[in-house]
Amino acid sequence: MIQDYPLTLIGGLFVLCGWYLITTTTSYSKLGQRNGCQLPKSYPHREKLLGLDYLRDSITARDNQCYLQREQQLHQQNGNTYRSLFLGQWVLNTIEPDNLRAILSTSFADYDAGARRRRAFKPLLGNSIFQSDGLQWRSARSLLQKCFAQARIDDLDLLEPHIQSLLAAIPDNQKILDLAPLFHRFAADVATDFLFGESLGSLSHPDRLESGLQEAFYEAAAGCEFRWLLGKLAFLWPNRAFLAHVRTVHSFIQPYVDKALQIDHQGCGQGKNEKGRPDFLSQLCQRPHDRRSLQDEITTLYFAGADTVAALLINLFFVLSKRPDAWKRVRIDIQHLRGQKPTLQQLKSLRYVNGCILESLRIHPPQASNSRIANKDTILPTGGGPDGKSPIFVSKGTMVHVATYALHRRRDLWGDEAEEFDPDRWIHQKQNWKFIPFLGGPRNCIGMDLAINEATYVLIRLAQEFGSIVSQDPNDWVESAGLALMSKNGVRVAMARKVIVNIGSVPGNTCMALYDHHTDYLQP
Ligand code: HEM
Repeated sequence: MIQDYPLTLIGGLFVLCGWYLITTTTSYSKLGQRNGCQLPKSYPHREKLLGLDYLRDSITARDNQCYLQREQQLHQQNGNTYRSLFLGQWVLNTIEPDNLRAILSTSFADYDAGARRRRAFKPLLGNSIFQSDGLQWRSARSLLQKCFAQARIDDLDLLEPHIQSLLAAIPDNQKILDLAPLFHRFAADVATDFLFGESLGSLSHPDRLESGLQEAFYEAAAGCEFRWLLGKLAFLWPNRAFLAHVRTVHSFIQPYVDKALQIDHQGCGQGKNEKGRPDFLSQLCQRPHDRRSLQDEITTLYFAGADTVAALLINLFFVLSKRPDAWKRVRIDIQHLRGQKPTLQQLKSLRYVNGCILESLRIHPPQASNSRIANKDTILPTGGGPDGKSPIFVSKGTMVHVATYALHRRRDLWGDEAEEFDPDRWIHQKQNWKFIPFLGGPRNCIGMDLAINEATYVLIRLAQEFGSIVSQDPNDWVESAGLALMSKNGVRVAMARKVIVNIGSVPGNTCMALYDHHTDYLQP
């Protein structure tokens, strides 16, 4: 009996494998054949069993800060939809707008955020909304939606005090500075004010978000991204330093968790903070929670709300500092405001300014790639067969990877100047599934309007104040590896509050005048 045991085991395994093969092939033949599905192109792996060559090349590209360019090149070489092996499993890579509509909207229920993401981000974000699927996600989403509906997304007055602190932190004329840490502080101050009803105030008190803490935020997020890249192999990565950064981030979040628990203890349910304003902490308490789950949601909200907006501002100003023509157009666009704060309606009507924001989100999307996992056998409408136009069968458990950076730079969708920063393209451009900086469908970014209002307001107010912004970085934009994509080398610039204009010669004396920044827009 005992001797028969290994044989029984091996026999059982064979039966299981056979059953798996039969069921997957059958479901393919039924669903796939009925819909005329064909296989997409395959990546020409050198190592064909596990696809380790692909993983190794991805890690090298990441280390050399060209991961996104590699994704773009892979699509250029292998088509808009191709499959590649990841640890022996096929992954579908697609940047076809029709497929994106299916994944994110029309067949939304067929896809999850998935276990790979949960594993990778768990040390930092636990089981928050970003990590969850199914019923748990639905309940977190509806709660946050309620919070956003009641919060001050459209209230530009919330932003103005932080703008004043930002302006005060920028040194006077022409000194070289890096705007990146200032944008991080600005975004952190706004996010904490908006979400938790109390601003961090780091622009006026830089010690509250000093460089060590900023580094911890960056490294904790970059570590999660790397864990995602490694998938199930993540346990091989020595993660001591990473965990230390995560602990630093959590201790920063701690006071907000304590505040939430205090609100809860005092008997929340009003959904308002001590200033009588609705905020997230008091709203969050309205869901069953413990310390750990509050920490997960608050950490996620902070990362989602602060890091991404900082990234957008950093990327935008990196480009504008190298494009004096665009800066001038921005200033002309806002000229009629005469230096006054814009209303929300005015903010939304500034065509060139809005074009700048959308262009930045297009060429440097802060969330540069994304993925979903099929939770059942399903179909994607296009990408299969030799011409890449047939539907594709997607078996349950398959990961679909979307390289947003590559999608946003497709020449056939955006024209020959797809790589260029051209805000004017948005005058006629309609937003559709070829532009997904916030994804789309039921699980799109919940903070999209806040993020766009915030970045647009910063651009307007800085353009009202500064006659010029000139890059002091001779290099091109270099990608970073964090949760949000941003210029690795920051934004080194010189900014002039007033424009120096030569007003001609007075006998014996060449006069230069400093024009007031509210009236100088039309000067050369
Ligand atoms: C430029 C700024 C931003 C960008 C580019 C951005 C982008 C995104 C993207 C692409 C997703 C989908 C992630 C996925 O499911 O795979 C997302 C989700 C999310 N974003 Fe944003 N985001 C930004 C700002 C914000 C802000 C300001 C907040 C809140 C204050 C926020 C809160 C969230 C939350 C809570 C989710 C998870 C939604 C869910 O799973 O249902 N985001 N964001």
